[in-house]
Amino acid sequence: MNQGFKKYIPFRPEVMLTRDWPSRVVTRAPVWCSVDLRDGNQALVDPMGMEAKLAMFKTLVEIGIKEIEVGFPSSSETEYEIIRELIEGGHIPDDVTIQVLVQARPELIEKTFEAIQGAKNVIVHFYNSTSTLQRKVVFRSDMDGIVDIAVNAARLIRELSKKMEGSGTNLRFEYSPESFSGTEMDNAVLICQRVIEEIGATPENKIILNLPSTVEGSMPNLYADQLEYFCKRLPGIGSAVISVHPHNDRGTAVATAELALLAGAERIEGTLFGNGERTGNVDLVTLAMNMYSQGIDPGLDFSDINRIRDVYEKATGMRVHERHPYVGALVFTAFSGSHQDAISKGMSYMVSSSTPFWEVPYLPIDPADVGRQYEPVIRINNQSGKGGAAFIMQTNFGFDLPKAMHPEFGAVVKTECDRTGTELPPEEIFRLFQQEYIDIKEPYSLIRHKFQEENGETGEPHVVFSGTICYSGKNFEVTGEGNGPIDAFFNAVGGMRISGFKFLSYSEHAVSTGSDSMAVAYIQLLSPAGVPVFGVGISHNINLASIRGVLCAINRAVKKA
Ligand SMILES: CC(=O)SCCNC(=O)CCNC(=O)[C@H](O)C(C)(C)COP(=O)(O)OP(=O)(O)OC[C@H]1O[C@@H](n2cnc3c(N)ncnc32)[C@H](O)[C@@H]1OP(=O)(O)O
Ligand SMILES: CC(C)C(=O)C(=O)O
Ligand SMILES: [Mg+2]
Repeated sequence: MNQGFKKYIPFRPEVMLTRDWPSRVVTRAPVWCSVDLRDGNQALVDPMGMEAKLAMFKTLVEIGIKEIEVGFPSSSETEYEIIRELIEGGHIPDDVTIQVLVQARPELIEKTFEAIQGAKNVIVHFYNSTSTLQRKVVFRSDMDGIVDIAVNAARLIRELSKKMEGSGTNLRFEYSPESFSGTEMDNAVLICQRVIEEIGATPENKIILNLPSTVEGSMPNLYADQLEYFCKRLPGIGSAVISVHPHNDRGTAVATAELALLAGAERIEGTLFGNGERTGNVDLVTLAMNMYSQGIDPGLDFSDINRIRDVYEKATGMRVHERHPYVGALVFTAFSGSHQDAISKGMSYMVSSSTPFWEVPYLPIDPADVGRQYEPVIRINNQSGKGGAAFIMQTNFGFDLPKAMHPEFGAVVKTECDRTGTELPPEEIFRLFQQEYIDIKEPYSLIRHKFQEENGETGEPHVVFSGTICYSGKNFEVTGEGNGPIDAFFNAVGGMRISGFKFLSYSEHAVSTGSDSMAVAYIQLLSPAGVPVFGVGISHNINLASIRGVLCAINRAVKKA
């Protein structure tokens, strides 16, 4: 047995006697901040260049994100130049604030202030790590030393911003005690309190305190406990906006962010589709759409999610997974029979009931809300049921198969799925339908036909059928009369060894084939052996469609006998 787990130190929860967050609910959207161009960018194999960053920035603005961390200007000339282009090139709308990140180091802070000259709205975001582990192995310092790093940076930032007064730049500040979730909460409170004082934050001019789970190291409820503990104990909390910045190391960043909103967070930093260091930052798309699906306006526009995904994939070189919530190629698709059945019934219910709500099983949101209405919701493989094949025939080709026919055609499709072992695309489903019902011309086929309709003495309809039927290569002239075309046809062919069939059901509808419109008839007969069997006939003429349907059913019954 692998004993490797013994080397890991378990997370030590904050001691909480009472907690308020579990009984709260989320009722409104937080302030969203995108860190795609910084945290997302720093995690890429090839960081974004000018073109990619500008394209992503434009898309983030179009989505409606008002605070965008555009980079780490002191990190490289590339980063610096991109930020200058954003400012000088007029790419930043007046209601959007750019955010720039910097370590709590004087030379880097100075360079950062150079980079932001001329911008209208800027958040200068500075950070230093405060965790027990980083104090020990990276900074080799006690807590006082770590507090000094943050306080000195805050002092310099205040001085440099004083010099910018009157320049037209609206400056705000953000401080992150990086690795907050790995820090003793009393130490996190202490350092943030000192930063608030040093930077001179007030309730009118708040500082953003961003509390990252830089490396996600606990269950989301324990992070929520930390946050509530911090908020309840921080003197001067009225001078701060509480922000969170969850990473996804345990795969629970979304839950962490959601519980953080309950515990006091007002702002969330994350990225599109969760790109970012290691397993990524919290995914803003999932968070926003989770709110949307609870009837809360997230204030972000993801109505054209495919376009946003395309911009993202091109800019980052990353791929969005097929199962990614709300976005992945397969998330609005069902292969399995019971899901297809329920979705198809839910779709019908939406039309027949006119409900103002979205009430479709297995689809948490209406795919149309993210611009996904045109893709197939139902796809067919050997996990699919009869309803799925019927749904494809209806939605893709306009054939409304009678319910009693679903098991029969479903079995044809299932056999083919088992044979190929692969998904069957809609064209293949239609080819099977054609092969099974339309192309079957043996042993009986209709060579020539004529109907004469007249009213009988008492006014009831009277139809005479006459025609030529080919049976196994030999032609037979037949005539028959009846009270309708099917009846007359039955009587005409009654002598041709096809007596013994009983008529069970009939339905028909129009189907458009390109610009043309045809009639399609579904005929169900009971064979002499007592087996119900369907036939399908198509023609411009409904009478001809019906008798083609009868012959199809007979031919199929003979073939199966
Ligand atoms: C959790 C996060 O995502 S934080 C953001 C991380 N992002 C990045 O690092 C991307 C951009 N970074 C860079 O380009 C470079 O790291 C630079 C330009 C910022 C700094 O480069 P350099 O000084 O050459 O190297 P490096 O990053 O290794 O610096 C490490 C030094 O900074 C110190 N340091 C690291 N972070 C901080 C901080 N936030 N505040 C103060 N000092 C810090 C380290 O303790 C170390 O000090 P030492 O030299 O005394 O041992
Ligand atoms: C710089 C900070 C906010 C960060 O990215 C993190 O802690 O993950
Ligand atoms: Mg981060």
